[in-house]
Amino acid sequence: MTRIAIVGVAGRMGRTLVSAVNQDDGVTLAGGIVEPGSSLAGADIGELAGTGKNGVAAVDSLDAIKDAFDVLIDFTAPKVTLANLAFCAEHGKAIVIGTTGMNDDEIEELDRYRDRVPMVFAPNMSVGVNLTLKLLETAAKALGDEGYDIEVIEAHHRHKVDAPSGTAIKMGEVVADSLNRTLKEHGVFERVGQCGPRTDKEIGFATVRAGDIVGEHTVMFATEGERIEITHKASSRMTFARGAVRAARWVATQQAGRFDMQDVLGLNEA
Ligand SMILES: NC(=O)C1=CN([C@@H]2O[C@H](COP(=O)(O)OP(=O)(O)OC[C@H]3O[C@@H](n4cnc5c(N)ncnc54)[C@H](OP(=O)(O)O)[C@@H]3O)[C@@H](O)[C@H]2O)C=CC1
Ligand SMILES: O=C(O)C1=N[C@H](C(=O)O)C[C@H](O)C1
Repeated sequence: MTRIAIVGVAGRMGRTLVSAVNQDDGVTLAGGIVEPGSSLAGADIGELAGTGKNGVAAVDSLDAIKDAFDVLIDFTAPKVTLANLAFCAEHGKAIVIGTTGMNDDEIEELDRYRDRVPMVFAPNMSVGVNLTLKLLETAAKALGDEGYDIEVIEAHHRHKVDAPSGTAIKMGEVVADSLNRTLKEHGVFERVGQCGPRTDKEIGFATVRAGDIVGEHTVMFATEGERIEITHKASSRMTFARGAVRAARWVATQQAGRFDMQDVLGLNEA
């Protein structure tokens, strides 16, 4: 039985993760961590998540539960995640990271732990998005050099703090890699004013933030006379949470290394 602790347990994903852990017979909920000094420390995490009292009290430091868990699931913010990764390296824990919005330096720092920590790091834990990444590879290889313009459009709830979403960037990277392009050279993240016509090879990004949208991503391949759109729409955070719990079970059996959801789902072998 894999013992899981959830950091950011009072957040949107944290609360959904409590439900997902409760519904999975292969894992047990060993702890939940809230921000240091939070008034929620001591609260029952089942009650916090709205799933009913479960007798596990939220703590405000990982140290307080360091012997109680095997895998940490972290959906928080870049700096918080990197501090937790250092903790996992020091204490021999595995980690599942869903946090998005890391800059290049932060990703480099995360990568330095690959030899010391078994980690799954993925901007989207849903099965559907990870299958979509495969479809995008096929579409990009078939269309990208045949005069089709490629645009990535994403929509999320009004509370989201990073843009474009981690998933949109990943989709752009998959398309770019398939066409021997890079987002550094070909990604266009803003168009405003007299910005001129699009260039052939650019990969454009557009962002919507509104209401309670859980997460929607479309990659458009458009040319004279036709347009193909590959779309994924999440209607519940449970799809991400179930994927994260599946990743936790999987990573608990791995040696140190940096893995993604394609590894967890066996899609890299396909
Ligand atoms: N990979 C995937 O499949 C998915 C990734 N995400 C990503 O997950 C992240 C979180 O999203 P979401 O749940 O919506 O955000 P929320 O803001 O709802 O949750 C983040 C939580 O982390 C808490 N937190 C902040 N600092 C600490 C700390 N030092 N220790 C413990 N807890 C802390 C926050 O507490 P407080 O509010 O008190 O600051 C908050 O409760 C984002 O980066 C998002 O993009 C989201 C969905 C799916
Ligand atoms: O913040 C969110 O909510 C989500 N973030 C992830 C991202 O940035 O791609 C995944 C999902 O779309 C929800």
